[in-house]
Amino acid sequence: MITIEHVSKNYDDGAHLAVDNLSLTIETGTTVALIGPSGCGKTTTMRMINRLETPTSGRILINGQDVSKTDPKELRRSIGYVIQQVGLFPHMTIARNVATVPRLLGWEKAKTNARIDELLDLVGLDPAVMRDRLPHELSGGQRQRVGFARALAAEPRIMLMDEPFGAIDPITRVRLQDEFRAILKKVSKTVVMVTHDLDEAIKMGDRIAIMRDGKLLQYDTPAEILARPANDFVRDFLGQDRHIKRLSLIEAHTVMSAPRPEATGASVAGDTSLHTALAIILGNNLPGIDVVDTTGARVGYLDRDLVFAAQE
Ligand SMILES: Nc1ncnc2c1ncn2[C@@H]1O[C@H](COP(=O)(O)OP(=O)(O)OP(=O)(O)O)[C@@H](O)[C@H]1O
Repeated sequence: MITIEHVSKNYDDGAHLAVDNLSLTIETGTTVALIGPSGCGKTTTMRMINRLETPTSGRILINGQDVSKTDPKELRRSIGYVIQQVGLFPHMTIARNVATVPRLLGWEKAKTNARIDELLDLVGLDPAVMRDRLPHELSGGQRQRVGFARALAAEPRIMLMDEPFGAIDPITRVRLQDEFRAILKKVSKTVVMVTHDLDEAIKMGDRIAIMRDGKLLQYDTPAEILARPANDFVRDFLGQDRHIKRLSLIEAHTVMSAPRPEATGASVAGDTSLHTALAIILGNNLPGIDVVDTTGARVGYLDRDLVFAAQE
C-alpha cells in the first residue's frame, strides 16, 4: 500500500506550489491513474514516490515505511519505472536492457537469462528473435514492450508509469493498454500511472485521481467518477459523453434479463461491455440481442431500455 499524507511540493523557493496538500491511499494490487490538465502536478506526485523529487512537506509511506528514510537507490531498484520515451540504452542489446536491474542486483547469469526470456515472452516478443537486437531495430510499440519488461525484471511490487503509451500510435496504444492491463493483473502489481488520456485512465485505473493546480479534486472508481463528478470542473473535464463512456465499464451479464424463447439474430458474451453491446444493437437495427455463454447457449437478453437504464 502506498500512502501519500498531506504532501506539498514547492518549486522556486515557494513561488510555485506544484502539489498542494495531497493525500491519497493506493491499495496493494490496484492501479491508480493520475489525470488532470497539463501542469496540475501529476508527474511531480509520481516522482515523489520513488524519490526523484522530494516533498516540501508531508510524507509518503510504502507499506508503512517512510520513503524518505529508505536508501534512494534501493528504493528505485524496488520500484519499476516506465516512461514515455522508454529510455532504453541504445548501444545495448534488448536482452541487456531487460537485464539492467537484475545485473545491478547481482543475479546469477542463468537466472537472469531465464528471466529475460520469460519477460520477453510475457510482453509478446519472441526471445529468439529479439534478444540480440538493438533498440533502433524495433518499432516504437516493441520498444515500449521492452521498457515494460525491463521495469518488471526484478519483480518490483510497485510500478510507476509516466504516460507509458504517449508516444505510440492509437491502434497499437489500445492493444498495448489491453495487454499491459492483463499482465499487471496477472502479476498483481500496485501501479501508479500518469496519463493525459481519459479513456486510458478509465480502462487501466481501478481508481482515478483527478488533479487540478496541485490539488486532488476527486479520487474514486471510474464508474463512480463518471456517474457522479464531484464538481463542475470534473464534469467538464469528463466531457459530454461521460454516460456513454460509463457503458464501457458495465458488463452485459450484470443487467441482462431472462433469455427470450426465440433467438434475436445477434449475440454477445456475458462479459461484453454495454458500450459494445449497444453498438451491435444499433448496428444491426435490432430491438435487442441475446447474451450467450461459452457454449453459445442463450443465457440472457439485452435491449436498448436495459442499456439506457443501466447508465442512469
Ligand atoms: N523542476 C522543476 N522546477 C520548477 N518547476 C517545476 C519543476 N518540475 C515541475 N515544475 C512545475 O510544477 C508544476 C507541476 O508539474 P508536473 O510536471 O508535475 O505537472 P503534470 O501534471 O505532470 O504536467 P504535464 O501533464 O504537462 O506533464 C508545473 O507548473 C511545472 O511547471
